[in-house]
Amino acid sequence: MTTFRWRPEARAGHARAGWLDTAHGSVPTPTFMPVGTAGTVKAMTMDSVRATGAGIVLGNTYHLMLRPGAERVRALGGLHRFMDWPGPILTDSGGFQVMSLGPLRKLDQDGVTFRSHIDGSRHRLTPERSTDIQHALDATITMCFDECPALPAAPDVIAKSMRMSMRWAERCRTAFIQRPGYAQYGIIQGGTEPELRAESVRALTGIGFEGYAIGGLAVGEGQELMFATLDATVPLIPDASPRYLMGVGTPDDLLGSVERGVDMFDCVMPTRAGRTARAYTERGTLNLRNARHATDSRPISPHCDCLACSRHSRAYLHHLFRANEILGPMLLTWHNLAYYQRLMRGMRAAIVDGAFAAHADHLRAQWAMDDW
Ligand SMILES: CNc1nc2cc3c(=O)[nH]c(N)nc3c(CCO)c2[nH]1
Ligand SMILES: [Zn+2]
Repeated sequence: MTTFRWRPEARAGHARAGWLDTAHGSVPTPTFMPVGTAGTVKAMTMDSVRATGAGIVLGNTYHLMLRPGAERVRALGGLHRFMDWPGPILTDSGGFQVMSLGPLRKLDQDGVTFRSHIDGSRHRLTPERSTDIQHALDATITMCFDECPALPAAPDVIAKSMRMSMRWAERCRTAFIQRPGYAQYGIIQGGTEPELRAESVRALTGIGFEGYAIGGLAVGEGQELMFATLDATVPLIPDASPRYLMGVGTPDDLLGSVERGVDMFDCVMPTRAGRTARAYTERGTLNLRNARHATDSRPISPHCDCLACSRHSRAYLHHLFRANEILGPMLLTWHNLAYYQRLMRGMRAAIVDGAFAAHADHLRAQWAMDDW
């Protein structure tokens, strides 16, 4: 019987390398979670997701409750069976997606009423309903139902929103059904206000969760304010608890956040970029629609073992995107996710080898050389 926990392996300043033990297997941290919003990592098969080195994927309550419906997924054996992903799955709670996706939404102290962006039908999410839906999906890691306020916002607006999310966290914890190897994460809010962030950490650790997410960021505040908020918040999270920074980020964001003690990440950038011809590489990004790639026989990256880099040229990818061929997004999504996983593995190895500071300098120097 597995106990859900984060096990430390090595440290470099605030940065940490370890293992996340779950009911659906152990995952090395720091880890990047490909976003599988509607039960699929867009343009990927689960075998290709696994081939990139991903250990844990993210699903969304909001999308899956609207289509195909949480009860249908439960009846079909849960999300692991439905999408044939045997590894751990973290599901977001729906609050963020409602605020950013659902038109005509109405927020009150008890939850959110909204219309589906698919067919306009009316739906309601509360802390209890969100937790129940994630249980129906059989999520390995369940996220608390919260509100992620748009930034910038006045401190009193941030405070009111955070305190409502803390009341919702209490209700989520009550609704959560504990199972060996499963977890529920509290989501720290408080905008970019250090005192409000500290109040939120106190509230959540007072309730007690298996892990803690830093929410309310990557909403336009910029990297400097995001890092300053991490500096003020991460050290307050119990050392033994896994830390998850929601919605982040670029490779440079990931490096700076691992440096500050974050263990888990999710972001749509590598998959969204894969569909829009933007390739992530060790030396910055490439726009493969650009004519300069039309006759370039080199792979996207010489350091990459993905299907695009092992079998094809930049010229071929350029052609596929110019011709609007489906294979373009498939190959480039695979490459971008492989790059993100290689980046995480490289940072983890450097922490374990006691060479993290030098590795960070090397990464930053490479990214600055966008000459290929
Ligand atoms: C892209 N930036 C971003 N910031 C986020 C912030 C939050 C947040 O505060 N709460 C919840 N539940 N989810 C969030 C998500 C979705 C994660 O993919 C975010 N995504
Ligand atoms: Zn590649």
